[in-house]
Amino acid sequence: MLASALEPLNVSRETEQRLGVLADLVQKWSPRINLVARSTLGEVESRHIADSVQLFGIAPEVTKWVDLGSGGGFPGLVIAVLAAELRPEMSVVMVESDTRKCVFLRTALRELGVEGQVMQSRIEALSPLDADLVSARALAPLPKLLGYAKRHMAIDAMALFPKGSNWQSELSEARKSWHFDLETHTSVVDPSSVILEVRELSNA
Ligand SMILES: C[S@@+](CC[C@H](N)C(=O)[O-])C[C@H]1O[C@@H](n2cnc3c(N)ncnc32)[C@H](O)[C@@H]1O
Repeated sequence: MLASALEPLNVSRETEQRLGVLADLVQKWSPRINLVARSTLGEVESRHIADSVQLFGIAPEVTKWVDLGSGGGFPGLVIAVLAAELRPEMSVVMVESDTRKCVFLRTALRELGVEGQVMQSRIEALSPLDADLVSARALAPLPKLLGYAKRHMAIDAMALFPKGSNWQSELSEARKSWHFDLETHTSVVDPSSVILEVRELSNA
């Protein structure tokens, strides 16, 4: 699964190895600080990393990528690893409120040898970050997520949200309070899941 997600990006052996190191780090730290569900610990590469890689494949070239609620680094750390090779000029910012997860994110950046900024804060308490692209995975239902994202999106920015099989009901709910243009991408990890690409976001 990871190999097929990476294939269109044509990354180097070094980048593949870094993603392997990331998987090892998540597996090592997760039992102590709960980075991914215990039931998915054996699927860090095939599920969590592959899911994150596909966001990079969808994204246009941007200057500033902000990942909200990064947790164990999905997608933020994966984006930072890919950007180190493919878009070294792009800045990657991860916002996370949990202290131990922020320690993990900073440690992982250092051990992976890639650039990235970790901001320990609640999303709604931070001054607007003016991102060109906002991502968030497994953070909140879409109506709430759009509020989080809107705060940090620059004019003309876009957002990418991986969503599970109940995405259509979240979408109907979100349409009651938000206007936006939407493109959906079927997930390579799970055909019932999607990545929502949101543009032109405004309050209804
Ligand atoms: C379910 S985890 C998902 C983590 C990661 N994105 C993933 O897909 O594995 C949600 C993360 O968002 C963080 N979080 C939740 N609400 C937040 C908020 N308002 N501000 C900052 N971080 C938040 C939590 O601490 C947690 O690490």
